[in-house]
Amino acid sequence: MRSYQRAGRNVSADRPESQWDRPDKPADPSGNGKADGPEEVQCSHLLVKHSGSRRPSSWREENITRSKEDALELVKSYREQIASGKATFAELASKYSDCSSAKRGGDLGPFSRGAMQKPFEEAAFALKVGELSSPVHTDSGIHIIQRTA
Ligand SMILES: N=C(N)NCCC[C@H](NC(=O)[C@@H]1CCC/C1=C\[C@H](COP(=O)(O)O)NC(=O)[C@@H](N)Cc1ccccc1)C(N)=O
Repeated sequence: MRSYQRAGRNVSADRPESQWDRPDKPADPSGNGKADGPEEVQCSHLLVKHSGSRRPSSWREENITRSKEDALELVKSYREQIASGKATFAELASKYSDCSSAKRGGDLGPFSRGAMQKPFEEAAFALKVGELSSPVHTDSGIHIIQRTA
């Protein structure tokens, strides 16, 4: 078996040395597997639509006329109930969310970047697992987002 010297070590020709490229960025401490965040997240959301929503209608209400200000007050009160433990996210989302995901306690399933409207995506990918967002405004209305995975 032919062997040869390489950097002072004996390396046999039929067992090539493993290649190792020196990393060009620090290891990712958050455990998301990538230094620039996760590829995919799973979230639940509670959406409160208003008269300015791109589709002011939902399974709950045929014609949504509440003002944006009223929608924000509702979202804040739901967030407070969840944060204080008075209600669970799924309980409130299934009762009050103006999105069809209400039927699944608000669960949207896993999604990667590019699927959701930008403000929603940015907020979702900034959350740690279990964290609750502040109110997020999109063309659909006002959301509270909880990252679940
Ligand atoms: N899993 C995906 N890729 N589904 C497509 C998402 C499209 C995306 N949607 C949004 O960004 C917002 C944030 C979350 C929900 C949502 C809006 C609306 C409600 O607003 P409206 O459109 O009446 O204005 N709900 C939806 O889309 C639902 N299919 C979400 C859903 C429901 C049940 C199961 C899975 C996902 C967009 N690019 O518009």
